[in-house]
Amino acid sequence: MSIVDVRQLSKRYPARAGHGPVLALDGVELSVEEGEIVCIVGPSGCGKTSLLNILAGFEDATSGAALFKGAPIQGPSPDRGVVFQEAALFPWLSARRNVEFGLVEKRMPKAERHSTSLEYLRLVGLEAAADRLPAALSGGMRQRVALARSLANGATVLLLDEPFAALDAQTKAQMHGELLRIWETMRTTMVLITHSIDEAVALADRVVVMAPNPGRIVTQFRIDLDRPRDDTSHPFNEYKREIRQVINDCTRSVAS
Ligand SMILES: Nc1ncnc2c1ncn2[C@@H]1O[C@H](COP(=O)(O)OP(=O)(O)OP(=O)(O)O)[C@@H](O)[C@H]1O
Repeated sequence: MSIVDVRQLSKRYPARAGHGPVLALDGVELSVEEGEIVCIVGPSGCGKTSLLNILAGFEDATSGAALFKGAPIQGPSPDRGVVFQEAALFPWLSARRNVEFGLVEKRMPKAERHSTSLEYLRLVGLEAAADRLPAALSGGMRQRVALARSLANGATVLLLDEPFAALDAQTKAQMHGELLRIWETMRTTMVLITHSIDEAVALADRVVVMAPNPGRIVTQFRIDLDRPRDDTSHPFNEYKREIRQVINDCTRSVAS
């Protein structure tokens, strides 16, 4: 069953100083199944962030529909947790209090809040760091706190905007393992934007390729590989090659 549905979605930004209007999304159609990991790739400016922002409820579409569980998305909701490239944590609050923040707003009783935040910090392997401030955590640990916070707040879909782009290669690989471990436990639906074809093939059930001018979906690849995936294997590299080819073709046609 699909949990996110995008129907004939378009987004037009009005002209700004020195720029004409931009058709950032044009007739985008996408359904995401419950429990599916969908990675969105494509060259800069193809509308990836615009699409994610509409799913997050941060921006409105110009036309078409974005549905969550069949209902129009009308603003942000804890059901749809968003994780950015830099974990947007409150620097003055400990990891645990960051995770608890939304639970305080929901008026969850203190003892339950405490056990819920620890449960999710345990899920991301950070129980021992619960009392540390964000400044005392590594970039990867901060991203894990951000994931724990979204999940503790009841996210049934995670919208991840280049969540690992700022991390070094080794931490990034660790985070891929971590994300898949969380997914195996929770089966949370994920829509993840990335510039990395490697990352997309490592994580996704389905890779959606977008192209710019106007922003649109050009093709999709179902990644039919068991997990954990071996990034040195022939089929893994075949997927990478095919996806890169599509992206190169659209970049060339835009340039010409
Ligand atoms: N607020 C805005 N006002 C005007 N134009 C915008 C705005 N936000 C995005 N755009 C334009 O819309 C198009 C799509 O942008 P978007 O950020 O969604 O693409 P992207 O694929 O996420 O790019 P990148 O990979 O560089 O982050 C681009 O041409 C961009 O300049």
